[in-house]
Amino acid sequence: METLTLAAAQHAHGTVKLPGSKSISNRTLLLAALAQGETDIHELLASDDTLRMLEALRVLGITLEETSSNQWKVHGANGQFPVREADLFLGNAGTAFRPLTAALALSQGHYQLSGIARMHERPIGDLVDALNAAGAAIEYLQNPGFPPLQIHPAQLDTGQPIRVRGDVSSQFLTALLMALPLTGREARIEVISELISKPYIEITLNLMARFGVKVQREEWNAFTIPAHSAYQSPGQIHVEGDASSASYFLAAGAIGQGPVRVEGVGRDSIQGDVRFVEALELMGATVTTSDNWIEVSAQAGRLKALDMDCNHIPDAAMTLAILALFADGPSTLRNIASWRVKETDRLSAMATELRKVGAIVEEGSDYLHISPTAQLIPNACIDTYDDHRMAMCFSLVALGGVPVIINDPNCVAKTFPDYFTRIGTLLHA
Ligand SMILES: O=C(O)C1=C[C@@H](OP(=O)(O)O)[C@@H](O)[C@H](O)C1
Ligand SMILES: C=C(OP(=O)(O)O)C(=O)O
Repeated sequence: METLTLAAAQHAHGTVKLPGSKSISNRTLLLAALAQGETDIHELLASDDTLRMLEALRVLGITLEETSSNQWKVHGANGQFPVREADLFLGNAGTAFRPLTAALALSQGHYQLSGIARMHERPIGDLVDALNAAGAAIEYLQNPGFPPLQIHPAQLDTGQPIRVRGDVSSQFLTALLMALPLTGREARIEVISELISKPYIEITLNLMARFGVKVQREEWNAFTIPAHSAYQSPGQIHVEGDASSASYFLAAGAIGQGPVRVEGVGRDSIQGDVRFVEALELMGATVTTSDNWIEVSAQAGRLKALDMDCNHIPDAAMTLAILALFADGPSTLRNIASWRVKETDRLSAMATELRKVGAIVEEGSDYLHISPTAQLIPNACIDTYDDHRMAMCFSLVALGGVPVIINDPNCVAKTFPDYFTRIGTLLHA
């Protein structure tokens, strides 16, 4: 197995231009493919998750051209995928798998959707139940409730509300929202349990509106797609820098005094993970924002301990678990049960690896309680569980003045292939 050793560091400062947002990139690709007209997408993320979506759309008959670096022209198919029979491999990209399941269930074709072994352990039952109850014909090829899936042609009945659970993943609601305009009829979605990861729904609604579909909503409980809705290309879309990827650099600024600036995302971002900086402020860091950058600095010395409900920032919250190592007392991250069904069981993985660097960790069913150690253990060998965020998070341990070894560092390719080169430019002895 490949490993990467990061040298001990004391300070972090510098500027990083962020890669494009994964959540915005994959939504924009799908909406552009379903729209009428051509869309030029600027600053699309180049990573495994977006490659899976690009390849799937190509197999489905969509014409996509890379017109210059990270800039793509998508020729929209006006609501109908040209190819009616296909076998799609979607890796471990939730933002490809869930929305494509819903869109293809309404596409009158025969489609098989599969992913890597871990994707076949990630739940999709709530989405399939919602679609099949409305008339879709989706079948499980292995275990009920999980990919891989076989989709058959079917007509959806939108005369009744479509009811979906929202307490396992918000991506199921996102998938229904993005797909239902394909019916051309009014459709009402009702969320029948507490919705998690709410800010991701704002990203979905915002991008649908840019493609001409305005959803009426009743808070987080019900969403109505008007009759005759259809996606129209806005011509150009600029993808913001990824706010979850920003969290590692901003955390480095807080641990290693900074200033660290990330460019490509700012105070008007549509991504919920920009609210990660609120946690940094609570921990004592200083945050400055403009419309296109965020900068963090901090005094030397320990950060303040944190006790926070992290449900609104499930991805960036992993970075808070590392910041807890540098706090002046125990920190608690709450309401993060969804971590268990992501790239790995992140609650268990995070607890195990934090203990390797000396922290005392209590792993609850939906929380982590992390007591820092006065001195981090040098040369800890960190397992990354094929989880890009585990690898990126634990690189920050080097700022405790200890070398750290990251196993299988290339797993960052899911969302940030050159992460280690970029973080390397910020870390200083
Ligand atoms: O819709 C999205 O773009 C995402 C939603 C979140 O998932 P959950 O809704 O499953 O928490 C997040 O963790 C994921 O990385 C991206
Ligand atoms: C949970 C994540 O990914 P996915 O989009 O595959 O759900 C993530 O990127 O942290």
